[in-house]
Amino acid sequence: MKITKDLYQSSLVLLTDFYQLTMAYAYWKSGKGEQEAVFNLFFRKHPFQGGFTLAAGLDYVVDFCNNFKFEKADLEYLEVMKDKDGSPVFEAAFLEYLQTLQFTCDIDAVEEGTVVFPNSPMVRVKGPLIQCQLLETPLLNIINFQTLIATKAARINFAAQGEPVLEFGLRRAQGIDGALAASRAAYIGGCTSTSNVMAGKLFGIPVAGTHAHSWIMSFETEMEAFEAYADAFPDQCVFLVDTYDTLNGVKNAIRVGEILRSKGKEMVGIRIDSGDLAYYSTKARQMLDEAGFPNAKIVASNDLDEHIIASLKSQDAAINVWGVGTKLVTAYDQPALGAVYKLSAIKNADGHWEPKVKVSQQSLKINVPGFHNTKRYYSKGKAVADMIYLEDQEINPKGVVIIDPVDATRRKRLMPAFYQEEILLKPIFKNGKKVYKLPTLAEIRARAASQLDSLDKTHMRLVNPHLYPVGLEENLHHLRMELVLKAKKFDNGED
Ligand SMILES: Nc1ncnc2c1ncn2[C@@H]1O[C@H](COP(=O)(O)OP(=O)(O)OP(=O)(O)O)[C@@H](O)[C@H]1O
Ligand SMILES: O=P(O)(O)OC[C@H]1O[C@H](OP(=O)(O)OP(=O)(O)O)[C@H](O)[C@@H]1O
Ligand SMILES: O=C(O)c1cccnc1
Repeated sequence: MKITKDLYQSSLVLLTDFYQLTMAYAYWKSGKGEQEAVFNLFFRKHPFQGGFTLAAGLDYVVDFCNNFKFEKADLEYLEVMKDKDGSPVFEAAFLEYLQTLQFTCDIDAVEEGTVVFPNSPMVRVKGPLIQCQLLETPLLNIINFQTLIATKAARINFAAQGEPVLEFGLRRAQGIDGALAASRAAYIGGCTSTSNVMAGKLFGIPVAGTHAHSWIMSFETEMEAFEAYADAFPDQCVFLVDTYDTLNGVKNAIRVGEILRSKGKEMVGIRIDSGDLAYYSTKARQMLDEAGFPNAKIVASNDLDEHIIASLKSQDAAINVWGVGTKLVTAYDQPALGAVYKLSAIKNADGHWEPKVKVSQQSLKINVPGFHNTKRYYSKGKAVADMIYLEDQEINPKGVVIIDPVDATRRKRLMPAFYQEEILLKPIFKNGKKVYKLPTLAEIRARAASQLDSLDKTHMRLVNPHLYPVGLEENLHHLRMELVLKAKKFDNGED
């Protein structure tokens, strides 16, 4: 079995929840399969109790849709599926329908590397009900994970204050695909390199690393190990100094650094992987400086995350490079993003679009109805607010009111004419054909950096971030309220 990104370039239509297929069958049987609908993918709460989320995964979604096809082997598998009574789950005519099924949806999505906020659509799918439904699970699978890891990486990089963060996660990632997708997302979120060589090959991410304790332990002495490493990689020496005694390890690194220098080479630095990283890095810095190695870098690793990095910064730790694995690629403190995919409009038999809401006791869970998009307003390059609006709604440049989707008493008046605006959902597929030029990973990473730069730092702080204003345009707010009240009255039997 192929385990590379190639996997995504063959059909993955069966990578879905069984109920999507049973619904598809029931839609088909009831004659609703081709009825047009609009679905939106969005999340309700930032991960990590943070104030921002960084979108990632669209490239995979495009691959998935480009290859949306039921192959012979897929149909053969579905053909032999039996229900409890031993009869086929799907009738033959449905499987014939699936065989001829062509992807015809329109997809609009926020570009990878875009900063996104709760309730705002990240992906909008318009198309026949069956196709929209079959996209739900794979889209959520892809976007939820990569967005989560890109966000975690952005937080870690924010804490590192621009110093390089090397992603070391492969060995503790959630399986093979979890590792590859995490390396990709971590790079989008600002990491400078990965230790995952296959991610380097597949995505073009710079690959970097040092060496392990086993290297040191395989020699009689630490000195011999450092010298042998220096022989093999005279230009790339980062010595791991904490196998036996960290400060003695720094002394040995300095001795080998001097030998290298006598040969016209320069050691790159040292790595510390245990103990009090503030204490040892400061001591090591002093020793390296006094020995004439002020440019030698100090790499730190050992269960780091954004909070430990921020704490080490506050202790004036003399660390220049951060190696981060487990807590980054597993999103240790929040293992899932929780984005959802909800129907927001359906085309009636008379050709009219009917907006839809799913009513919930929790106002947080009531989706935004209709065919909507988001405008981001910028002032002097800084994002000031996002407005979710109905696409056919005229926006008055002289003034709009945006209303918090969860608490309608929170409102903000905006003068659109004063700002630069960006429409966040961009056309990706029209009628099943790709209309979007996929950016390179380097371009996505650059977009992420500039988007994060456009965000006020108060929204990025790790603890109790300031809430970025996102609101429904007034008319959309009223439509949503109207639909909720109508649905509730009906439920109460008052209608
Ligand atoms: N000065 C510091 N301030 C805050 N956290 C720190 C500091 N120094 C190290 N840490 C973190 O504290 C944790 C210490 O981990 P641990 O208990 O495994 O200690 P250790 O000395 O590294 O032990 P081991 O030798 O088993 O790796 C790690 O997450 C590490 O990143
Ligand atoms: O702590 P993380 O953020 O996950 O970063 C990766 C860790 O993996 C390695 O340790 P491991 O114990 O696997 O091997 P080593 O220490 O022998 O190199 C490395 O030394 C880091 O400590
Ligand atoms: O290259 C390294 O230093 C490295 C790679 C993977 C995990 N820990 C460290």
